[in-house]
Amino acid sequence: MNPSKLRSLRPTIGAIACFGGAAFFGTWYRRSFADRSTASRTFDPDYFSQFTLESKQPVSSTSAIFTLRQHIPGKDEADKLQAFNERFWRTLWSVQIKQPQLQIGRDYTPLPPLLDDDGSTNHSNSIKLRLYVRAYNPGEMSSYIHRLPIAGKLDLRGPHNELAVDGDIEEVVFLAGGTGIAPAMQMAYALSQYPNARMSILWACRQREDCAGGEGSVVPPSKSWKDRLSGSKQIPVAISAGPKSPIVEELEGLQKRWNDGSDSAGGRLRIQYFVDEEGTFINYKEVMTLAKPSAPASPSSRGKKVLFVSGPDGFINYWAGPKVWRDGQEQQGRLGGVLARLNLRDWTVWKL
Ligand SMILES: Cc1cc2nc3c(=O)[nH]c(=O)nc-3n(C[C@H](O)[C@H](O)[C@H](O)COP(=O)(O)OP(=O)(O)OC[C@H]3O[C@@H](n4cnc5c(N)ncnc54)[C@H](O)[C@@H]3O)c2cc1C
Repeated sequence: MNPSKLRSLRPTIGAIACFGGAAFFGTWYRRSFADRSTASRTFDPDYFSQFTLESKQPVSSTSAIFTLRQHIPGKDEADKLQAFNERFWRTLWSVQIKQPQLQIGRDYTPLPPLLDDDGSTNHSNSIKLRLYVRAYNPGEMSSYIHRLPIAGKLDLRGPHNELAVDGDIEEVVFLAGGTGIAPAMQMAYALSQYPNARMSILWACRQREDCAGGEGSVVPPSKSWKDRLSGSKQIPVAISAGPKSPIVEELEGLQKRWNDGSDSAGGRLRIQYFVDEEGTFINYKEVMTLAKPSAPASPSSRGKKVLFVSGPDGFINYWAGPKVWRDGQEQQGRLGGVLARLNLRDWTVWKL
């Protein structure tokens, strides 16, 4: 199939309009990697190249981390690709996977390298990618990926949707629903290199199994919807021992990465977990507390403050209103949902 035909199935982030009055991110640089001087089609946004499924690590009954690898013949070429790949981790990015029988494409967000990993590859002649994928039933692509045997092949292309993460970002609040945690992890990884940055992740899971062992959750003593939404009677608790979700372990690894580089690191990366089946939900008061408007002209508040919303459509719609399709491309649309009713002032909202 013509690659451009498949491309139309995904939004082109380069054309997304910034809203809320502030074009705060200097650059979308979809083409910033164009200086790559390799003939290889690995990491070419326009062409698919083949990766092999190396391992599948279950996270919950419906989700798993898939490790993909592509061997690169020739050390020089592999080194070039590796350097190229390292630049991605200063951005938010995704790849598109093709389902060969149905000729459909879907986007997935690579997880950042693990703390003890040596970047995104641990062989000098290969590139490694890890994806956190939930299987939907019916779900054409996600069930195809989950059915793939070890050593099976996947065609993917990218990077897509790059968003530069630079030192101008002072504070991030990230509302993540389900697998929407993957871009939050990319952001945490990229932002950790800036000593003045702070980030709070609020991760909403449908079931505890996805975020088993995650501390800093809340339990509601009251079953009333009013209390749940206002959060007025929720009490922070530490979730007791038991096997930890691999994603929780990776989030804790990211916290360590932040802590290593800074004196005051204790609270620079905060993570809270919310679980539908336990009746705990992210509430607007929590968000307002984290996304406090700063005093006007305060010298300490010159950096960008960004509130990201990432997850299934329903989650994004509830918090920030729907993204819109215009001229064949997905765009941010106006700010709606709960966040439109809060006085966020100098915060910019970004839907992923
Ligand atoms: C930029 C970007 C990055 C993404 N990154 C990831 C990622 O890292 N991991 C990941 O698992 N997914 C990710 N997604 C979602 C992914 O692209 C697919 O949409 C998802 O895997 C479902 O595709 P499918 O073909 O299996 O389902 P489809 O065949 O398209 O849909 C089947 C059914 O599942 C429902 N469904 C589809 N997606 C969802 C959802 N998210 N929540 C609830 N119901 C749903 C549909 O409404 C439909 O009823 C990302 C999407 C985008 C746009």
